[in-house]
Amino acid sequence: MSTLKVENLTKEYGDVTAVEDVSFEIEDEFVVLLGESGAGKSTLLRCVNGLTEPTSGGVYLDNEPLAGSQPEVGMIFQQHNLVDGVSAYLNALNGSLERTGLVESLFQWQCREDKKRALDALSTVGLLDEAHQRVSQMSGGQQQRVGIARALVQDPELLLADEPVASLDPSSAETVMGYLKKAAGVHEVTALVSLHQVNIAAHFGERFIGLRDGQLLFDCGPEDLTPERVDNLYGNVETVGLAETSSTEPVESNSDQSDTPRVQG
Ligand SMILES: Nc1ncnc2c1ncn2[C@@H]1O[C@H](COP(=O)(O)OP(=O)(O)OP(=O)(O)O)[C@@H](O)[C@H]1O
Repeated sequence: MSTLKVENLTKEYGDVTAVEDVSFEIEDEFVVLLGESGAGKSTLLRCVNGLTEPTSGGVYLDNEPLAGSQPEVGMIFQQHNLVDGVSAYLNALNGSLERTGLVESLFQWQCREDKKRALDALSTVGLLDEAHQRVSQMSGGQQQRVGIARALVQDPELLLADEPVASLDPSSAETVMGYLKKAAGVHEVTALVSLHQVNIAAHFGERFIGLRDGQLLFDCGPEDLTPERVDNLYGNVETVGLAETSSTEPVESNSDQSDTPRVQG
């Protein structure tokens, strides 16, 4: 597994300071980035994956500076950014584009290893039987699982996800988060996932980084994600049940797919 180090990261857009002097280091963990809309979560993730250049500070993967888009960093978006008209398999295989190049990908010249990786990744997210189904015929949750598979095919060392379940109903969101956590574990990648649903975050996160107005408000483990802390982050949101959902009981969900993984929260 790899170590992500964010050091004194600041990003300004004109007069707006979206991220202000944020530092943390994560390794071998499934970390959830929490914060209300506008707190700076997307900007932070975009600075880590090279889509946005920081105003100051740095981002390092295993002590090497991360600048620009890097194949070592896989990204999962809220909108899955899939190619609708083709199969789940071909969408997953497209993840190898970062490493093999556009021409090879367009003509499906990827090597056997990539093709096996695509099938393995679809298996990890429980979609092997649907490999040849067009993504346009899949549910939103299944499409997001294809997005996870595509990120895995890139063979990243670090997995980033920006609100990956924001557009899903609560049950599908839990299912997709289960597969995302399983994928990070099976592929042994460090993961940084932004979420706004506190209860889902509490169930799946191993560590929590709270951002408010671009500043790091807390960086804590599950035992310290108290309702007070969350209220401080969001301002008296409904946190009833927070303690219960951060238990080690697995989530069961039937709405998205029958082969939901049993994930330890
Ligand atoms: N390209 C940009 N140009 C100018 N301001 C921006 C830009 N991107 C983000 N901002 C501002 O930076 C701040 C942080 O935005 P950001 O999108 O990172 O927050 P967020 O926590 O991800 O919120 P959301 O979940 O609503 O996307 C906001 O005030 C936003 O308006």
